[in-house]
Amino acid sequence: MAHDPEPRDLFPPTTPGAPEAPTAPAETAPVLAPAAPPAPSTQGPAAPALSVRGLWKKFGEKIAVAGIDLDVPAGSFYGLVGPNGAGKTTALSMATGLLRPDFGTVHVHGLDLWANPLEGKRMLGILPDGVRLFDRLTGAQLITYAGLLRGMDRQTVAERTADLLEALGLAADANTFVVDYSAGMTKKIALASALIHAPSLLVLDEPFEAVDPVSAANIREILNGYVASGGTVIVSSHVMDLVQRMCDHVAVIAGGHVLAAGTVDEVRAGQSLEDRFVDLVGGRHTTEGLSWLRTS
Ligand SMILES: Nc1ncnc2c1ncn2[C@@H]1O[C@H](COP(=O)(O)OP(=O)(O)OP(=O)(O)O)[C@@H](O)[C@H]1O
Repeated sequence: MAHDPEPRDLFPPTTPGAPEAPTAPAETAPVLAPAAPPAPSTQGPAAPALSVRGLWKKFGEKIAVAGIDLDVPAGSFYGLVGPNGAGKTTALSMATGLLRPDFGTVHVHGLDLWANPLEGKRMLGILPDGVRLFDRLTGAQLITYAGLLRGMDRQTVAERTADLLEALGLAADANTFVVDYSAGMTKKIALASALIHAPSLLVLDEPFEAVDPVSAANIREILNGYVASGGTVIVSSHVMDLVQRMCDHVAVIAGGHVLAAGTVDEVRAGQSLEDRFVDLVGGRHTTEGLSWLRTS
């Protein structure tokens, strides 16, 4: 597939009045600019990109999410952090229409997602955790499939597929079956499939897991450009340093509850986010019980 000699915006805004995407410098990855969200009558100019109230989920006796309230401002880069088993994936799955909550509401740009799942999901790009893909397709076919599934025309899908493969460093493996991709390549092709329709809200569950540092920097640049042009990103991660540098807002979740939420500076309160996280969550253990593991 032919590429433009100069990088260009992956998804230039199509709606009048939508913010202009910044022009990418020559060597940088193309910028992703979201389409403006539709404007349901309930939506105000300041409606959060995502608003959840009283989210609950129980699996048998296990309470995975115990009444989470969260507002993600439109145009923010929002980090979700918490220890293993905190309820992040469960909360994000409910917030994106993948898992029905036992209780609670989810609004995407003012629209009740569970009452209007099709309309709501049009605004969402999702990278789920432990994503299962149609891995007997090639990388290019998988992204194309995601675009066509979203009702996009073939020409646009072809252009964006080429742009995404290039931006994510997968162009050379465009015709390799996804089943033969490494873990990091699989993560990137799943991310490309989440981006193809230029959603207004991106929800990414651990997008940097298994991704090499150069690819991670490229992805961060794409996401920064996307946010700068009006999109909203929610990203879950275990890497506190990354969240502190990359995000402007953060929520700390543990035991199915939100322990702290706000701007990164508010939440970290003068400490590093990592130290604040350990203070909030606790759970540091000594390793005395593992004396048998020591070799000398
Ligand atoms: N389908 C399920 N059936 C039973 N229990 C589940 C299910 N999904 C999640 N859980 C439980 O719910 C709790 C929250 O899990 P969840 O995957 O949401 O945590 P997480 O914060 O994403 O964890 P991690 O950081 O390790 O990915 C855990 O105790 C988990 O065992």
